[in-house]
Amino acid sequence: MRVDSLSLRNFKCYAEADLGLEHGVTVVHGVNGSGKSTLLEAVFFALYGSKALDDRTLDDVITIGEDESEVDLAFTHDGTSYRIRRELKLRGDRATTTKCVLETPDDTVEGARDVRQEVTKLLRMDADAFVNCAYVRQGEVNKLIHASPRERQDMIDDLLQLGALEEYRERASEARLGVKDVLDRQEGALEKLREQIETKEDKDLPERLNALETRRADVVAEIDNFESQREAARETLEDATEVLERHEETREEITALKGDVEELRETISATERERERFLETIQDLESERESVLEERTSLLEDLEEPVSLSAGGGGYSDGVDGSDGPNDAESADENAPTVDARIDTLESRDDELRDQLEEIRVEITETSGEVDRLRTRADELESEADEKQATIDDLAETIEAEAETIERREETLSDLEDEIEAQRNRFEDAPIAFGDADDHRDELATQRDEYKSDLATVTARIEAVEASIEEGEALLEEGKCPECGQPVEDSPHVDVLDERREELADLEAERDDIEADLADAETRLERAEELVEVESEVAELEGNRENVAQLLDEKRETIAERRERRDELGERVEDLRETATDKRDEADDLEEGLAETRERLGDLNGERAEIKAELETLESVASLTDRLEELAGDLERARTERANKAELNEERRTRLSDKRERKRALEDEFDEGRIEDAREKKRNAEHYLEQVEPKLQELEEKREGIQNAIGAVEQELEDLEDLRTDLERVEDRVADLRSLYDEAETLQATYGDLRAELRQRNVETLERLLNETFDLVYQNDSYAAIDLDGDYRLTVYQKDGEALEPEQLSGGERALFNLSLRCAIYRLLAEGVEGSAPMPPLILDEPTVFLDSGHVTQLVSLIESMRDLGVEQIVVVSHDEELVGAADDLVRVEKDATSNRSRLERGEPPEAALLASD
Ligand SMILES: Nc1ncnc2c1ncn2[C@@H]1O[C@H](COP(=O)(O)OP(=O)(O)OP(=O)(O)O)[C@@H](O)[C@H]1O
Ligand SMILES: [Zn+2]
Repeated sequence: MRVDSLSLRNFKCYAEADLGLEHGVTVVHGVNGSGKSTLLEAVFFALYGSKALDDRTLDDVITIGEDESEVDLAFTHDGTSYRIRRELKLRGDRATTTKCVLETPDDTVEGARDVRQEVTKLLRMDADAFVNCAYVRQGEVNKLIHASPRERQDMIDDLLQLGALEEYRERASEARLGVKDVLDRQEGALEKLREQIETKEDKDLPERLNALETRRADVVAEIDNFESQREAARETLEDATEVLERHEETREEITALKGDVEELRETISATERERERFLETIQDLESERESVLEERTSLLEDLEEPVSLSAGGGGYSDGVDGSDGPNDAESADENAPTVDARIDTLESRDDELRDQLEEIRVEITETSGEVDRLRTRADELESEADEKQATIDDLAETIEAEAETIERREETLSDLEDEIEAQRNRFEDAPIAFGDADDHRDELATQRDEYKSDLATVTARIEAVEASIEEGEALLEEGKCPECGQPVEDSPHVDVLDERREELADLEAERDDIEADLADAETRLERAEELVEVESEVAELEGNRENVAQLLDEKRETIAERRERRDELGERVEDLRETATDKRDEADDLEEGLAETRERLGDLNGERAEIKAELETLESVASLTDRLEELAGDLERARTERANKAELNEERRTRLSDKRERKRALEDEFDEGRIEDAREKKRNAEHYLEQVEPKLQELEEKREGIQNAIGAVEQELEDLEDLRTDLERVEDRVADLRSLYDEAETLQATYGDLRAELRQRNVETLERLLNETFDLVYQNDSYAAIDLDGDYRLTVYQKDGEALEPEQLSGGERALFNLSLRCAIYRLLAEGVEGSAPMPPLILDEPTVFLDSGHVTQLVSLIESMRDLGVEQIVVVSHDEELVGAADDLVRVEKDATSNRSRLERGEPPEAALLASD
């Protein structure tokens, strides 16, 4: 097998790296800490996953600060290409494998476990075997030698596939011991069973059973005997008891008969006494009937109307002793009504009278109610008439007062007419007619205003002309023209002053005229104002007159209405008084009728009182008649009762004589001798029964004891049988177990022998190969040979025959020795234990640490010889120049100081270049 390429991403110090590997020897070199070992570890990890990490964990693999990592390894094995890819992811602070795939030309294996199993199968090595054989890790160069013989045995056995045999041998041994354990226990059980059987056989069980059965038969016979005797005693007892009981019964009956006789005699005499009392009662009842009859006869005599005692009354006419004959005196009138019929007649008459009385009473109540109503109505009518009369009187007063008011108003009206006339007369000498005063006054006022304005105009003109005259005069005095102010000489304007004086005089005249007209207009205006006032006064007066006239009309109307109303009320008063009188008359008439009605009421009450008295008498008669009937019944009953009692006594007397006879017969039959004999027999039987009972119980217990003993012996016999069956079973089992034990022992021995044999064969080859290899790498005269015994104990022999433990070799020697051993194993594997084994690349991490330069040379030759032996690929991490020089291929590892990430470089190392130039 060889690695073709390795790709890393975020694997420890590698951010990204791709490494292709060739056949032959590849040396990886670089300074400390640059990431060389990490490359080898990555190959190991790619193959075996977490098993390659020893006690580190997956998260150690992921580059610090990253959260996922990837390894991709391609390799060729037996001419076939394989590829393993693993991806890790950090989740929280734990990393897990998220992808693990092994691709083979015709299959894809997935999952860390399955991939590892597949790799182990392909390489025929698990992770442990890989580091023991193919991968010499840094510092583990002496691993095989430093291991204890036992560990070494295991390691090498595993490598040579002998481990499984040892495992099988151990399993066989375990099985053998397990079987032995069970066998021991079963043999113990067997021993115990034999002892138990022997103990039981010593007891003579069947003989004991026979003796017990004989004893049981004896006891049972005895019990039967006693039981039949007990039965006989019981019968005797029963017979005697019966005789005695019978005797007792006869005596009791005689006693009972005595009692009965006594009782009957007493009953008979008591009944005779009762009959005596009945006779007395009968006599009392007859005397009462006598007196009741007498009383009824006297009542019937008091009645005015005669009555007959009905047929039912005949009840009292019979008599047992014939002393009472029928009494016809009371029922002489055959046609008279019976008492009950008479009572009915009287009662129905009384009902009639009561109804009539009720009617009369209602009539009286109604009539006196009507009288009261009529009188009340008359009172009401009269008081209404009085009220109306008072209203009439009030109205008369009001009418009088209103008539006076009307008179006063009429006077006022004529005064107003006079005044209006006087005012209108003032227009007689006026320039205008009544009604035009307002217009006239307005006209005059306008005229006056015109005069006033004319006057103002003229006055203004006068003032202007006067001023110009004054100015002109002043100019003239200075000698200037009064008109234009030029010098006066020859001025055409000198005359103008005079013209102006003339004009002033005209204006003044005109003003005087206007002033006269204005004065006249003022006078006329004053008069016109007066007339306007008169007109308005007349209007006011006429208004007053109208109001008064209207009021007057209203008053007159009102007074007429009142008078009408007064007259109406007068008539109404008269009507009311008349009606009241009528009502009172009617009431008086009704009252007269009432007196008569009351008289009739008295008559009817009288008649009812008579009826009541007669009814009372008749009812007494009836109740006496009833009493007579009752008495007759009582008499009948008492007589019957007395007769019955006589009959009863007759019967009792018969019974009495019967009982006396029976008693005598029983007394005759009494026999004392027989009784005494029975008593004797009874005592004897009782005595026997008393004694036989405990005896029987004792025998019963004895029989039970024997029975139990028989049961126990039988049980023991059964147990013995069971034990014998058990013994047979256990004996069979022990025999089986013994043969099983022998088989396991044989198997164990076989595996041990097989392993020893195989190991011996391997050891011989291994010893030869080791000697060859060691000779090759360590041609030293002082060592003659290496001895490897069956337990892989190594002994080195010096030329002088002295034996050395490998630990006693020098450090470098030990390293070479160890590498030789590994190479020897490698060759053994290559040559094949069971056919050709795969040859993984030999991977060495810093193998030269303990070696001096001479020995490095030997290592180089060892490596070369391995290559010659057919190891396809050797990868060595080293900074040893000699090794570098021996490399077919160089990989340089460098670490970037700033990013702290490793980088790979191929080609000649500077050192090699330097060496070359040397
Ligand atoms: N998970 C990780 N992430 C980043 N860097 C890591 C991680 N694990 C280890 N390293 C670093 O990787 C570097 C390389 O270590 P490695 O053992 O491969 O060096 P080396 O070249 O073999 O050195 P030496 O010559 O001393 O044996 C170390 O400096 C280490 O700190
Ligand atoms: Zn002039």
